Amino acid sequence: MHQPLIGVTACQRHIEGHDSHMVVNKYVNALRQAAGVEVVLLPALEQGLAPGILERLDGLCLTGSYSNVEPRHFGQAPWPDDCRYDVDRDGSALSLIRQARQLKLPMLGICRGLQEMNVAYGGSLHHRLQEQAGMLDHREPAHEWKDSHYDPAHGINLNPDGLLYRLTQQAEFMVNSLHQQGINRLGEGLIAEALAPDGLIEAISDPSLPFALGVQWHPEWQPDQHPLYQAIFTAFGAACARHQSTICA
Ligand SMILES: N[C@@H](CCC(=O)NCCCC(=O)O)C(=O)O
Repeated sequence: MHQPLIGVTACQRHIEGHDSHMVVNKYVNALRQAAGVEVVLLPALEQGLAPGILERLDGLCLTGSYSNVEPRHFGQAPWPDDCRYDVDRDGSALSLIRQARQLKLPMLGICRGLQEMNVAYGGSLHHRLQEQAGMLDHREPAHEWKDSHYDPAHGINLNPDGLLYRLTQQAEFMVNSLHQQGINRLGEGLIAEALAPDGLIEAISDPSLPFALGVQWHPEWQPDQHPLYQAIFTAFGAACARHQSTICA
């Protein structure tokens, strides 16, 4: 049997004078090397992708992105500042999550991907966490050196009844942090898998599905050096392989 084939969400970017669909290499590398799956890019289309695509795949990965989910998707007015949006990414991601739920397709959301999952489940997001009373500054360090942006930034406590604790048998971890939006109202049917020291929900899952996990941090960054990050990709790859075997049975 072939490796499981999973769809990874693209973002819209203007590259070398052309509007482009793109994904950062580290997501593809971690999925292929740490999860053991093959990857196809799912274009970012505001109207969403046609039904029938996810039926041909064994999993869905929703990547991070510097752009932000438009607040209209959770019933709020546009943010007051010149926030960076990606309407095509929003359209694709939210429709893919809804389709994946119906298909019970394994789903892994990373950073923006967690936020999209929460919104697709009817939840809402904080904007500019660093301006919320009592919240940590969850943004990456201001300096330019990219690699250090993914250094461990804060601790998380795992839900002892959650998937991540079952996978790791460890209650606390340090994770990286590169975001300024975060979960406000938790979506219907999701559970909190991990909390930051300020109480922010840092990971979610839908226990009614075979595998539906969202994490606010970036496990695709050097998973071979972080047991928690590796455990996430190992479990996602295994869930995609199980899905593939049920579909091919
Ligand atoms: N824009 C949102 C989500 C942040 C996010 O996904 N960051 C990713 C950084 C680039 C990468 O590593 O892919 C927010 O600010 O909360």
